[in-house]
Amino acid sequence: MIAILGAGKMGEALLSGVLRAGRRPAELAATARREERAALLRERYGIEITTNVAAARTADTLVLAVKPQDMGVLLEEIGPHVPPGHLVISMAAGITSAFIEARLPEGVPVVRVMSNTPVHVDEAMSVISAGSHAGEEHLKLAEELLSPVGKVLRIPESLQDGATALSGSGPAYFYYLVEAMVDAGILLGMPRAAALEMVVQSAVGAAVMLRDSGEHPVLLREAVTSPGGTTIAAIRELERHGVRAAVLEAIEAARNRGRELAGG
Ligand SMILES: NC(=O)C1=CN([C@@H]2O[C@H](COP(=O)(O)OP(=O)(O)OC[C@H]3O[C@@H](n4cnc5c(N)ncnc54)[C@H](OP(=O)(O)O)[C@@H]3O)[C@@H](O)[C@H]2O)C=CC1
Ligand SMILES: O=C(O)[C@@H]1CCC=N1
Repeated sequence: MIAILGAGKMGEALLSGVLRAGRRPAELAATARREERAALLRERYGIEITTNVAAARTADTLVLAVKPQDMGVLLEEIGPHVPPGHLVISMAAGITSAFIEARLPEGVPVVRVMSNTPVHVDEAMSVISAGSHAGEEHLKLAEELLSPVGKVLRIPESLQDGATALSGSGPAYFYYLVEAMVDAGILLGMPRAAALEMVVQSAVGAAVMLRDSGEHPVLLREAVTSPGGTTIAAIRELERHGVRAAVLEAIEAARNRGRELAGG
């Protein structure tokens, strides 16, 4: 059985993805902090909603999906009840496998995961790293769980905070850019709905080309940028405002914030 502890936004998205991929509701359980949340999950997915301790005792894969700030309390509650040999998968930003291992019985394997919200549409980017007691079989179990909802990549744990900043938060940067572009459409006098449709379809088209054409993003951008044309006029302004440097610094700041979260 797989139990998702703290089925909020990410936990629920994973839960629904795993069910879409064909697992039976009887193979899954989840926990929630509030009864109304528990009732909603029970009704929506027909799965068992249980307590953290009961889940820790019985599920052979435990997925920890609470906020980093709630991880210490959750681990204190479940730590003594996790049998050795059961797998613990953490989805939390910043929290290291060593932090988790120190709060579990000796030898419990831990896999650290950073996924992102496109789990909802089976287009997640999930990166996984083995803790010190996790081996190939545990990474394979994590891959089996996550591959139905998107891509999975193995990385050293030292890169997890960077991956959190890049792909964990990544969708937010694209949404932010879309918002800003829609505002530009408003500035140019477009109706909001039309601006949104133009920007979203441009984003989808660009994303599919990035994924499927095999071309480097620089070449794709150059193909749009005609000599003396419109695109280069926009690019000049983006460069003048230091947008590339802002992106570098923003993602570094997200990585640094992940490191801070590890400290509690
Ligand atoms: N949102 C995102 O884009 C991403 C998030 N993450 C990571 O995923 C994790 C979850 O984030 P997200 O889903 O956004 O957060 P949510 O707050 O939506 O989900 C966490 C859930 O855990 C519940 N909870 C907290 N403590 C307990 C407990 N002791 N027992 C049972 N349930 C508990 C919360 O209850 P309550 O509803 O009462 O608060 C909440 O429903 C975080 O660690 C985050 O770093 C990773 C990648 C992307
Ligand atoms: O903002 C956050 O902390 C979480 C982690 C990655 C995406 N959202």
